[in-house]
Amino acid sequence: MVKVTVCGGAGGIGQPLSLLVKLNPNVSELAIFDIVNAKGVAADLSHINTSAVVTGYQPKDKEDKSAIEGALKGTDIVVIPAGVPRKPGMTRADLFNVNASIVRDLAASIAKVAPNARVLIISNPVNSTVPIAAEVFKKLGVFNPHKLFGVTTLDSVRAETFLGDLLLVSPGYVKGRISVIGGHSGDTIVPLTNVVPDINGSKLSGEAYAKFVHRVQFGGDEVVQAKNGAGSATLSMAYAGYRFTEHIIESLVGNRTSDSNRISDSAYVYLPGLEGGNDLVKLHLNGVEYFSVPVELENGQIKSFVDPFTLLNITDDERKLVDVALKGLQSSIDQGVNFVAGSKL
Ligand SMILES: NC(=O)C1=CN([C@@H]2O[C@H](COP(=O)(O)OP(=O)(O)OC[C@H]3O[C@@H](n4cnc5c(N)ncnc54)[C@H](O)[C@@H]3O)[C@@H](O)[C@H]2O)C=CC1
Ligand SMILES: O=C([O-])CC(=O)C(=O)O
Repeated sequence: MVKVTVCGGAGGIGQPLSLLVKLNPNVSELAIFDIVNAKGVAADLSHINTSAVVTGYQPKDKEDKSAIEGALKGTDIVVIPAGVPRKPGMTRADLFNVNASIVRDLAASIAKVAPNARVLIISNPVNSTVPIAAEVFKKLGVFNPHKLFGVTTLDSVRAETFLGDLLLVSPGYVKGRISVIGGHSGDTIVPLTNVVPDINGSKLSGEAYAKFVHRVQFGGDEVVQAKNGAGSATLSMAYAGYRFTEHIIESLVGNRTSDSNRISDSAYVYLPGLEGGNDLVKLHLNGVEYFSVPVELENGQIKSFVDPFTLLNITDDERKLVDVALKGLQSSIDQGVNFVAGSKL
């Protein structure tokens, strides 16, 4: 049985994500941490007749660390959808000013109270917030790259849905048969469509392929525009965030139910800390150290990753997309690293 803590658990993503976690029979405690309404959301969820005990933690003021420390105490998994979402006209990078310090401070508390927890970061810009958490953990001497994940599952979920639409097959059939690699913003997102021969991207015409790639890369904008100022994807993100959290829980408790023929979901990770990661960085990623790749899990941590360049039949078109992605990623990573270097922890 595991304890899961959701930081930002009263938000647009946090609430439905926490609902899904509450339904998981392997969860013994679900801790909701938020700066608003944490106790209300916890009380509400606690009436659901599943075994997870739900607790709510809300700080009295900015200085009060007892709430976050209570929420993190003894936790196995921390999921972080805390921070502000986009409005129309903004990029994810525009969220850096607010969300960077939120993720930094949460990471510092995790380092102190739950240094062995698996940490799943949803807060944007993911391309920078994951390096921020990693740098905090490094500075505080607790960094384990096998346990830090930028959640990019929504890109896979979108790719499955949109490719299913185009190929006239159910999205369930596409699930786990394509991969999305790279980062989590616009042209840093790289869908790979040719992983299995029976759903070959080359079946799409050039124009259909270009539209598919664009839709996966900019799917987040569709939702931001449709919500028209009321935020970004929350429900599809809660589903995607839970899908990844569930994999972690399954691998922790040792009853993986997922189809082993499927390619694992990707996560945005620090490659030099993983076996074979340095080679990937040098040979294929022009020195970029954070990249989303499919990850194999064991005991809630990364056992290995799937090298897309040798195992996933990358086409020339996809290689070009990777080159574009790498340019955008490096500056976002640098921004995160420099932010922590200039921060007092
Ligand atoms: N990784 C991904 O694929 C996706 C990431 N996101 C990102 O997730 C984040 C959250 O989005 P929403 O839930 O829609 O926003 P929201 O505004 O509805 O919820 C955010 C919650 O975080 C809380 N919060 C703010 N500061 C906090 C702190 N210091 N500690 C704990 N909680 C804090 C707020 O009180 C609020 O309840 C945004 O940054 C958004 O861009 C959104 C969709 C997809
Ligand atoms: O677009 C946004 O700002 C939220 C997000 O990351 C997504 O929906 O993929």
